[in-house]
Amino acid sequence: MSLSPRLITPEKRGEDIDSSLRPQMLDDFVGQAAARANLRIFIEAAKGRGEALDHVLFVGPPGLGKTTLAQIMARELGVNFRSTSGPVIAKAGDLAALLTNLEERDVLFIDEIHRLSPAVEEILYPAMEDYQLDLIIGEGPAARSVKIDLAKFTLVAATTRLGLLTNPLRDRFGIPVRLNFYTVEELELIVRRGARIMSLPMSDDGALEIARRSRGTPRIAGRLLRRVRDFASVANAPIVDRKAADEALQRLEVDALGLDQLDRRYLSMIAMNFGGGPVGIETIAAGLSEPRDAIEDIIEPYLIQQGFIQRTPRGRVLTANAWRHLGLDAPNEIAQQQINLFQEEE
Ligand SMILES: Nc1ncnc2c1ncn2[C@@H]1O[C@H](COP(=O)(O)OP(=O)(O)OP(=O)(O)O)[C@@H](O)[C@H]1O
Ligand SMILES: [Mg+2]
Repeated sequence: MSLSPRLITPEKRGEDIDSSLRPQMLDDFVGQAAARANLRIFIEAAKGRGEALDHVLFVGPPGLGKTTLAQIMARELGVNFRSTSGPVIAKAGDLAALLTNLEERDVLFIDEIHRLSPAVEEILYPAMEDYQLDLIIGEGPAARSVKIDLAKFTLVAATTRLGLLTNPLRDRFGIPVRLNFYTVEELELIVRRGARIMSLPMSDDGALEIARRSRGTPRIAGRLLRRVRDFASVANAPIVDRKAADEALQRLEVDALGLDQLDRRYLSMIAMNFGGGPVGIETIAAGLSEPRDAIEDIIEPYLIQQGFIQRTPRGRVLTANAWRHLGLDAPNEIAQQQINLFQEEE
């Protein structure tokens, strides 16, 4: 699943292998306060008992820190970190090989766990529950099943799509953790920390400007920070202040709320071609020539969180907010609905 390349896509890209900006321990990890506090307790408790931590499932849109937290957990637990991902594990045997190589209390990280094949998932159930592998060896009449004991490990899994996980799999995670978009204040701390690590002089209003336009996502904050640094160094700016940040972000076509071209194309297509909706996701995907999954995973969560669109049973609908952001007049019914809402609230 991927979108056409765009600067602020929260998806991973090669240049993001910037381990220098990645927080190493829970204390360096900004935001997600509730999740962090709970994890700290569970980690302390497991360490105190000398047991493997219960299996953890991180759920949330791309770029919010799922992989980062998984690595932090292994580090805080003082155990090995082994990492793979759903689409990479093609056969049951691949997973069996990974599992049999784990040591006591190790963390096995499976990214994109919603993309595991059903056959592989079957292997995972007894492994998670009883630390056992049930393997069928051989074929036909000679086939026999063997049980292999595994080390007591912790599965840490990540998904952007909880809805695509089967119930039996979901139920086997003792610690589900949902990650939310970051507040501007949290992103500001992340940007300041990044600037410090890059030795980039930055004013408070410069950091705030980048934070505001990071789409609630640390990965985007890091990426905008690097691009702003490029502009600043070419322009020989002594310090990145609000003006320098704003100029750079405008050149990158990131608007005042952090929406990029593709977000705006999404919104304006619904406005111009479909009168603001409702319009089905398949139609939107075809209109944008982007895969449906990617639109649901990457574009929509932020637009929903910001109150630009609503998902209804009949399709996506633009809110009055979105019309305003596009600089267009909302059709009368929408404007009227919003007025009614206000009146009901009073
Ligand atoms: N709380 C945070 N504080 C500072 N930096 C963060 C934080 N969370 C994430 N980051 C940075 O954002 C980037 C993306 O984080 P990460 O790879 O963990 O996201 P993810 O949720 O696993 O995304 P994906 O769903 O695409 O795998 C990393 O470079 C990391 O350094
Ligand atoms: Mg990840």
